[in-house]
Amino acid sequence: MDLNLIKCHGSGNDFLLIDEMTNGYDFTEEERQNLALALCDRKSAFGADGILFVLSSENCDARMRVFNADGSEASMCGNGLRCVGRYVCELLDKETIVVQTMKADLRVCSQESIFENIPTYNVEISPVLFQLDQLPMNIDRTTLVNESIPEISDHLTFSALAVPNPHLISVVGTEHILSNEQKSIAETVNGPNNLFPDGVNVSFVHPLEKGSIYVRTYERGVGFTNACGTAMSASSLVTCLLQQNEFGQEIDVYNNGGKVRVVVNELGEGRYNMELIGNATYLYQSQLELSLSNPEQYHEVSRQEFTEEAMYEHLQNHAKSIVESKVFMSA
Ligand SMILES: N[C@@H](CCC[C@H](N)C(=O)O)C(=O)O
Repeated sequence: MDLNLIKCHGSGNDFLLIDEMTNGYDFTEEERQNLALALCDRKSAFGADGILFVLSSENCDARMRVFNADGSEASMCGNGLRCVGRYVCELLDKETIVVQTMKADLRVCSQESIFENIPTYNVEISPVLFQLDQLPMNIDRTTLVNESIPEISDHLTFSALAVPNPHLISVVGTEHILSNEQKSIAETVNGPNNLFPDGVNVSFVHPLEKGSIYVRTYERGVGFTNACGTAMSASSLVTCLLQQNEFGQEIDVYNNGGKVRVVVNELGEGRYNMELIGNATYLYQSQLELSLSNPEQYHEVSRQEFTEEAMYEHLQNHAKSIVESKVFMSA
């Protein structure tokens, strides 16, 4: 078959976007999983953190399904939703759309550029669930906010929440960002273990100043990525709960691929949602020939590069200088 895809990224969290809706594809679950394993492999000509499948939806403008590089399916992807949001907004010639995801229908709207002419989208991150059985996390309590977990660290504290994909977050000093601790904790809770039977995304967060944080995430099903949108949203919420940032105010979230903004909204009665605002950048579009029974043997027929990455590099350089001076050099 012929397969069309777009390589895109949100904060350097990179994806292959495959539109099943317009191209008339109708993959089986196994085919989606095998496409993720074959095409996300960094040793292949593509390589990505995941595949974003765009499907039609009965009640929304489109439906997004997200497959991690290891072939597992995730319930949500914040950076990916900005890319899918841009794709569907441009396809339907709309400024605001609603995208069906595994557990919620989420609003996406085009927004004023975050930095010098960069296509920018604001996506809703919701629902936010603190009940540990929603991650799931097996521990003898119902919620966990800034508490220790002696099984994985004798000195760090953690918060656990689902947005609705699962996140384990620790607010740390710069010395922890550069140590091997995050990798070792993330590998423990993403290997065979009793605490997180389905694995969990693990983020270390370092507050820079009021209204500004740095987040590094080891993603379930992928490993360290440049950025994780749901993790940056969940981390922003945790810093508001810890009174390091303010609800309702924009928080600059720096990451290894650039920067986004997050607004954490208090909805009352302990309920929250977040607005994740950042780039949706296209790198190239490609056409391949492959057999779905053997997708790793693909042949790339054509590739057209977009030119917008050059503009994104300005934001990336700005973010890099902040991260290097405030995180890496002060460690
Ligand atoms: N990169 C994503 C999250 C992708 C899914 C995650 N690895 C999971 O398994 O939950 C984001 O931007 O949110």
